[in-house]
Amino acid sequence: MLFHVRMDVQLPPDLAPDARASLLARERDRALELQAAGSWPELWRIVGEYANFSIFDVESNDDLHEILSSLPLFPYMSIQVTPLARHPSKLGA
Ligand SMILES: O=C(O)CC1=CCC(=O)O1
Repeated sequence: MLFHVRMDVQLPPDLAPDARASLLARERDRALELQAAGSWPELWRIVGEYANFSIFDVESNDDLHEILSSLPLFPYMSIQVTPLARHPSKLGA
């Protein structure tokens, strides 16, 4: 199942620099792990925003929720999920 996900990051302004660096490093490691596993095939920065558009390829809604809530940045993100279906006019569909 494919999902389009928008993540908007809002870090606490008073987060200590060390804690911020550690949090972002853990988020990056988890993102790389999920990309390598094929669960997170697309990750794009939204120009001019601390936000991304992502595509997740997972087995179920529950799997997506588990993945998203496992992200170290999860407590600091607003997340919007849109389930995707194949479009009949897509070349090769
Ligand atoms: O920077 C972001 O948009 C949040 C994020 C997702 C994966 C990652 O490494 O950072």
